[in-house]
Amino acid sequence: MKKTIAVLPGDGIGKEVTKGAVEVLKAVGQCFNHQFEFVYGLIGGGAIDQEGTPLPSSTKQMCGKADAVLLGAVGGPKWDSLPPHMRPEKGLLGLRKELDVYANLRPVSFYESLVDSSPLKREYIENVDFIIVRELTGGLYFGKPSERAQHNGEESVVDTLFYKRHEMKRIIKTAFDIASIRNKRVTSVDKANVLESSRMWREVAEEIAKDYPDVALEHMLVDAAAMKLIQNPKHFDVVVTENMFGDILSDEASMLTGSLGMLPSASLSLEGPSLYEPIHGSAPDIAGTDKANPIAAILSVAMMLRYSFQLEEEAKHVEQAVEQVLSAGFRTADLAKPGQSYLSTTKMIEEIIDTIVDDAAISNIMTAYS
Ligand SMILES: NC(=O)C1=CN([C@@H]2O[C@H](COP(=O)(O)OP(=O)(O)OC[C@H]3O[C@@H](n4cnc5c(N)ncnc54)[C@H](O)[C@@H]3O)[C@@H](O)[C@H]2O)C=CC1
Ligand SMILES: CC(C)CC(=O)C(=O)O
Ligand SMILES: [Mg+2]
Repeated sequence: MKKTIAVLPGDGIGKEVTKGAVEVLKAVGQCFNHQFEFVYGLIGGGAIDQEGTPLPSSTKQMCGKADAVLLGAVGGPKWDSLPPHMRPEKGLLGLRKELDVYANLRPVSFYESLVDSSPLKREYIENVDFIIVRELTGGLYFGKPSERAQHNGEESVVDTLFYKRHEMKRIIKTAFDIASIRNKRVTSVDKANVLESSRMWREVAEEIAKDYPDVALEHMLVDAAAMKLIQNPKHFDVVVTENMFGDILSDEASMLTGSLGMLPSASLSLEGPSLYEPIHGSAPDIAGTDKANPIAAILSVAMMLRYSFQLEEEAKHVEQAVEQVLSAGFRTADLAKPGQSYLSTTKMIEEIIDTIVDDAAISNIMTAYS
């Protein structure tokens, strides 16, 4: 199989973890005889520095033509005081819109070997397994107006939460489709006691639910959902929600696994290339120290193999290699307990790749003799 992957490392630790994710894809390509070709582009702060814009048109074109897009993260203090349209984050939001990747899937899984890395007790997190389906191309992050103005002589500001009905329908339908092949429960998270947009969201969810008689739908207010994620995370199977609510809840949920550096994501569109990225940001506090956890980026590559290339066996291979390395006791700094030794980003990437290569060799031998 031959595939072209557009790689946008971005800023800060985005560069460090993306390097690992690309190396993993190269190893998978070699072990399983696939041709992955990589083309590189600028986005975010680096693009502002070199091209004067956070999303150069060359990047958009390159991504549009690729079979899948891999992104690290954007942003950093260097660009924080730029005007809104010039911020690195605008580049990422613009790319998501350009590719129309409305369905952001953020799976939250339990790792037995990381039980001590989570701030929560074992009985709360054991066997947690749910997925957040976050609307990614509408809502509060895209509504207009979004600006400051003078109102009766006083500085004022507005952000707009805007959705068309079809945008709600398609993301909620995606959640139901996913629930149909999981545990058949959808939790739709909103703020319907206050927001009109949430009341429409509920209406749409009820409508879609009629087409899925074997999937149970519940509604939950976002503040209660934030609490329930800690009190009883096992309650959840598929969580579907608006862009900003999903952004916030998924960072919270990452702590159930032990670290923000553990959660991957896939952003899918109805057609065209999908976008794969860890859920974390550019982590300026640790950028350049070789301390970042590359696992979220590497697991994002597993999602790419599964969803964009239909390479389920290869995807599982990568996921199993991550589990094996963690079970063997290897940790990055974010996962280590106080006083426990840990690996650098570079060494963690090496461990995972060695495991992928060794496991593939064993499975090839077994196939040859079976
Ligand atoms: N998808 C993206 O490109 C995102 C970009 N950002 C941007 O990133 C910049 C920093 O934002 P923050 O609020 O600090 O969020 P962040 O996600 O970059 O970091 C939050 C905390 O988690 C830690 N962390 C994050 N990823 C980690 C990893 N892989 N391994 C170990 N520790 C990790 C960081 O060191 C930091 O202490 C901002 O400019 C923000 O806009 C934030 C979130 C997502
Ligand atoms: C630019 C931000 C919306 C990125 C972010 O925090 C995310 O997608 O999780
Ligand atoms: Mg976020």
